[in-house]
Amino acid sequence: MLSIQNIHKRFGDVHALNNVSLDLEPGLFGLLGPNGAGKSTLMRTLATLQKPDEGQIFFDGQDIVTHPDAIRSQLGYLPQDFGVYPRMSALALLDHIAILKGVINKGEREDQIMALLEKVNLITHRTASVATYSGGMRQRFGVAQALLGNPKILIVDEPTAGLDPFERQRFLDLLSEFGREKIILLSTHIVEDVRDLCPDMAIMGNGQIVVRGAPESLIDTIRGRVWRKSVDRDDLLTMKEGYKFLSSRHLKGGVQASVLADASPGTGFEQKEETLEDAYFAHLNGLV
Ligand SMILES: Nc1ncnc2c1ncn2[C@@H]1O[C@H](COP(=O)(O)OP(=O)(O)OP(=O)(O)O)[C@@H](O)[C@H]1O
Repeated sequence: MLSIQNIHKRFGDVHALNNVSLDLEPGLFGLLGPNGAGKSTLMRTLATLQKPDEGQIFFDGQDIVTHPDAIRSQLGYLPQDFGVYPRMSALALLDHIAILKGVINKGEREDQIMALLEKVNLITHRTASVATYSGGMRQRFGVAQALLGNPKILIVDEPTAGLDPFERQRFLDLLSEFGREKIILLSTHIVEDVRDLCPDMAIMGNGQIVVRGAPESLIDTIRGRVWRKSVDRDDLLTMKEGYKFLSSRHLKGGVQASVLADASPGTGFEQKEETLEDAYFAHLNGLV
């Protein structure tokens, strides 16, 4: 349904998107990558806010680079920095956005807005100014505005950053509810968000898709090969140089380092259960 083919985007010397190709079907798709990987650039390009320098994007067979209108009416976008709100009530703001999205009929608009406010659990706060909402409420409002007009594609860029665990879960539940019928592209650097929610995912680094697959299949690529050891802080550099280093975690004054190896890498190492986070570092650092 959404086919991204060999797209490139450069900002001066920065190759923000370097030959990115992805085919997406309805369902939740997780895009995982560190800061600067190119996730937001990809999202903005899909949202037709900027054009790629090269490459094509097709939605239902139509080229959206040359015909952005083909996707705009089918697209809901919650950008990373959806943070400036006028002092308007949620109701008034949604009404305004719905008109901009072409939901002209007043009755239809009211029905959609009330149904969405119900879904995102803001119905009792609908007359309050959105500027007074908490972070979690704002993100849920963001989903409601993105879903106005019933788009077939929903793009959400790092939506859970800054949310407390309860609000984060509530937000993710909301996304998974819509994932059955829409293409939902969720960009994040929070590994658990993808692991818990997305049947399909990709890891992005340096403007490229490093690997794509189901979370479980990515974990399979490192199964039985993750080892950990408690080390002194000072030994960390040696670990990083001498092993296929995955990550380190500070624990009660010490450091626990994880490495990738086919067999025990030496004394003091114990095998640990592999996680999506381990797979993420293994692929991102070119260890598999
Ligand atoms: N408008 C721009 N002008 C110049 N450089 C840009 C612009 N937009 C993005 N970049 C650069 O492109 C690269 C990719 O940035 P992008 O924001 O897409 O990464 P990201 O994966 O979304 O990271 P983050 O999680 O920090 O948002 C970075 O090096 C960034 O500095």
